[in-house]
Amino acid sequence: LSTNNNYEYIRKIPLLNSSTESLPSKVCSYIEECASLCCPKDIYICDGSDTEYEHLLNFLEKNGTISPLPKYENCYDFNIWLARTNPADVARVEKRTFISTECKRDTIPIPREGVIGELGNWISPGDMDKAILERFPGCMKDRTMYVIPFSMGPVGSPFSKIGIEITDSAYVVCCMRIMTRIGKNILETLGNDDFVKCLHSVGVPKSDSKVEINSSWPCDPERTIILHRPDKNEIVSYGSGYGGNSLLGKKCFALRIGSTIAKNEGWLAEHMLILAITDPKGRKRYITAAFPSACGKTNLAMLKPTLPGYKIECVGDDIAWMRFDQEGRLRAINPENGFFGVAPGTNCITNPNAMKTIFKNTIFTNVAATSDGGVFWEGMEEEISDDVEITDWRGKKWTRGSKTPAAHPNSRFCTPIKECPVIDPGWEDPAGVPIDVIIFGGRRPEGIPLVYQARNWQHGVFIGASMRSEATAAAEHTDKVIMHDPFAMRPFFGYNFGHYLNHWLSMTKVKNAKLPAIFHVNWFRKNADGQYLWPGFGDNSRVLDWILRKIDGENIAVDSTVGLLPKSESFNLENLSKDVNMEELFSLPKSFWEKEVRHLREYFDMQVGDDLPTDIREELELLACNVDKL
Ligand SMILES: O=C(O)CSc1cccnc1C(=O)O
Ligand SMILES: [Mn+2]
Repeated sequence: LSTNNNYEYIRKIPLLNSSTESLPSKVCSYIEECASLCCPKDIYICDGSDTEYEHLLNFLEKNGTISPLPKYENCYDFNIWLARTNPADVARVEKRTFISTECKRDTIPIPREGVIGELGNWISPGDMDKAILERFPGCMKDRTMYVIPFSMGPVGSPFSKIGIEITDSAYVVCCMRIMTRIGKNILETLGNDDFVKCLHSVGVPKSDSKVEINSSWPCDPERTIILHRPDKNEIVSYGSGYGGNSLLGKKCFALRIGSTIAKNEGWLAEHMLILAITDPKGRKRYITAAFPSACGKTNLAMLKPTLPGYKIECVGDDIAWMRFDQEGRLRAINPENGFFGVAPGTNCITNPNAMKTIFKNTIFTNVAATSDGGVFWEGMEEEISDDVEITDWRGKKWTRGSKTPAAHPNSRFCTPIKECPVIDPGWEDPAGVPIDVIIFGGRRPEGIPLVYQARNWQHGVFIGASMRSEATAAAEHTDKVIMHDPFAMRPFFGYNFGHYLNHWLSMTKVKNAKLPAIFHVNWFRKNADGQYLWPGFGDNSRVLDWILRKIDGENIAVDSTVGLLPKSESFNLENLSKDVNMEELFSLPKSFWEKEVRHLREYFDMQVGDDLPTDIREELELLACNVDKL
């Protein structure tokens, strides 16, 4: 991107609501670079005001991108909207997501000869520039260029980082207002400091594009590309208007660029929920948990415990930025300001608090609509009357029992965190909240016990590195293959996974570090008949109860092949909603674990190779040795 500081483009193009004099010079230069490349008809600097939001929603409604949902009282006052995308633009596109570094190995470990790398995609700086110049010149012709100053994290917190997203999508502005902190005050906080540069365009399809054009959701799926340049703190995204591809504060900034900043500055940017749990004695602790996409982070973050005397409050459901403070306590913030949660499967049983959160100030995307002016998705069958008619996410009439889903499996609600009835009072504490426990988990139907604890930090890092889970709809996958998803970060690493592991291992060297205890959970184990062995949902509070009692020193665990397992009878199963075969739930079948060790050894050898830290190799060999003794 050229730097043209006499702002000839900004002077030529109407700056609708600002002036170059009122903007920090680095912001002006960035706008100039982007305007000279994209050639918009005008430029609008977002201020985050309610008036602005109303104008943008009005614009989106007029061009058919969103429609109101009158079933919910005062839908206009409460700003509840339904957006439908082009069916070709419905999820993150991992194959088109790249990290650019001079040296390829800074981005990804070199996979073994002939093996397709699964730990991210590298692109050379030259090819990144070429990809930009093939797509962006003039792409914003006849469109407004929106400039979104935003903060990831509470404005002014020492944890927080500022970005500027430039986009031609009013939908992105509306969602970024919900998901991040946006507005002119961010520019005052920024001053003349550096910021993360985020350029986005929904693109303009070529004349020979095969994709059906939908004027209310412009996109260019055939040429979509999401590019990151960590050494310049730059993100460039083209062709998709949806979710993690376009709301650049989320996955692109808070995880991919965020993880590289965190490595350089000595902290951790992770794909984790943050929750507060208060036990019956009134002691409050904070827990983070990394589960792969669509594996229940939002459900756990807002859990309604079935165990009496417990309370769970939400700090965040998807991203945690964590650093050790002067006293050696690991403190975390949720850098986001909203939830962008999976709608299907959310109902008053699975997540009652989510259902109390999402019907105010929310933009739903690709859920189904009902004839009484509401929304519907798979899992809501008991929550709508039988006589309402349903229109599916594509805008077609949908009949109950249809083979195709009414709502897209990756359909989302986008809602301000402040709407959550169980939001933790400390969720915006600029110093972050103190973390006592880190949990890794996944969707594993076989062989993995309900919960076990790592013997120490290094063993915990190995457990995180070994995470596998059934694939979900969050990114193009549909079959139930068990995928490796280390730290639930596989699609979001900003740099070489082997270096990431070393960075985690290096936390033991932090002065006075009070390292949190690390656990692994699996709510999804099934018996031979395919039934879930554990009721899950509110009863997962029993697992958290065991974890807290364990870190409080109760003698309720016994070492095992995989780590510290609960002693029998140490779980609180009082009034459990169903009979549970605890023996099967915690069994460690030798054949399964021999296979698991083989998968891990193959994965580490083929995908990580020489970049695998020795400590992790040693943990794998210790596990293999223990499995042999089963
Ligand atoms: O970004 C999308 O299109 C869906 S993916 C997503 C959205 C919110 C939170 N997490 C994820 C994810 O894939 O982890
Ligand atoms: Mn996520």
